[in-house]
Amino acid sequence: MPSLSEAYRTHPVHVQHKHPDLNSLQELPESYTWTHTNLDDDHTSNNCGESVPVIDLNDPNASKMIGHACKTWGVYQVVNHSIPMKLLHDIQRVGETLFSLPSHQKHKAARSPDGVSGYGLARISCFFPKLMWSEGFTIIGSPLDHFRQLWPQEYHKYCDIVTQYDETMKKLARKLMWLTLDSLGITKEELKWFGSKTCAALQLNSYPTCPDPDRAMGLAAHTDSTLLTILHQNNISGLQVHRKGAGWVTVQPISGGLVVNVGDLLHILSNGSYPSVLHRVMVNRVQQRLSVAYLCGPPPNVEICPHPKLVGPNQPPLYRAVTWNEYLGAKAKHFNKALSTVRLISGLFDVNNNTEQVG
Ligand SMILES: O=C(O)CCC(=O)C(=O)O
Ligand SMILES: [Fe+2]
Repeated sequence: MPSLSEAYRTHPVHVQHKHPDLNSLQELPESYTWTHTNLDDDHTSNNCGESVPVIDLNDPNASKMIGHACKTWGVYQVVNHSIPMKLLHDIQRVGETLFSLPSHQKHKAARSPDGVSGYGLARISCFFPKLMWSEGFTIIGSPLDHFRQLWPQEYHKYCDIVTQYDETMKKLARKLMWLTLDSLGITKEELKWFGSKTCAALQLNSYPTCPDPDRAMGLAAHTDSTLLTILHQNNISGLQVHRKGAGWVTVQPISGGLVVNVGDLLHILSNGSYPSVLHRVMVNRVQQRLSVAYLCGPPPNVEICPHPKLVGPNQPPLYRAVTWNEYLGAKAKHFNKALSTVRLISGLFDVNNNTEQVG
């Protein structure tokens, strides 16, 4: 069975790796002036007071609330998730320290052209004519080799934090996944592979202060190719999710809160009833924003399909079975149209956050 890194390596995307040191620029270079689409400019939002649901994991109704949030938003924030605040601070500190290293040092840990782990621009950059105002560091498996390049003396300290974060997030991802499945009426016995193993990547993101934020884009609108993504953001806002009728809604950081996104594979597993959320990141002039995304998926070769319990005479399966490995290939080729490439029945679903309607 291929590992997650092999699965990514099989489907390379060609991202320009050399880019200027964003912290040193006084003006927005032409290569960063974002070309806005109709979707980017959907400003229906912000005054209608809608906000992403916040769910207390200690609430006895957590599963129901998660189900409702997944169905109506494809995203929620979770509190009382039992991840220690210290660990959240520690991982944030790893990001702060890493991204504040001199450019030449960070490039020592750059992603290789066909690799996915390491420092570089967002993988989705290759789908856009302009660059995004952000830098990232992806970790799959051990970050040891890269961290040794970055911090020849202290790499152990940073590796330990990543390992601890990874293990702790794995438990939370499992808990959230069970609650989500429960909300769909699926029991542990009915999704055997999930009990055994999941695969994950860790993505550190930095959005430096920007001299002309209105004309720049931190991270372009996308959905995640995961089952679930659990995101820790520092206290600087910038993440927005798209909701039909409301447009772009900012996910306000709450202390200790974690953002949970429905990814494309959960969208498929739920037969379209839990839509993967379209999201993006805006930048600002004043404060650097940092985020740490735990990208959780199935083992790369397990087939994901609409769960049989969610399929019946009146509910045909909307998607064919697909492995994460194969889906990453579709994403690398078709980006935001990847879901429609595995769709069986044409419908009114679009990437802008609707539940499915068969048409
Ligand atoms: O920085 C954020 O808030 C979002 C990051 C994200 O969407 C991703 O890494 O896939
Ligand atoms: Fe994302």
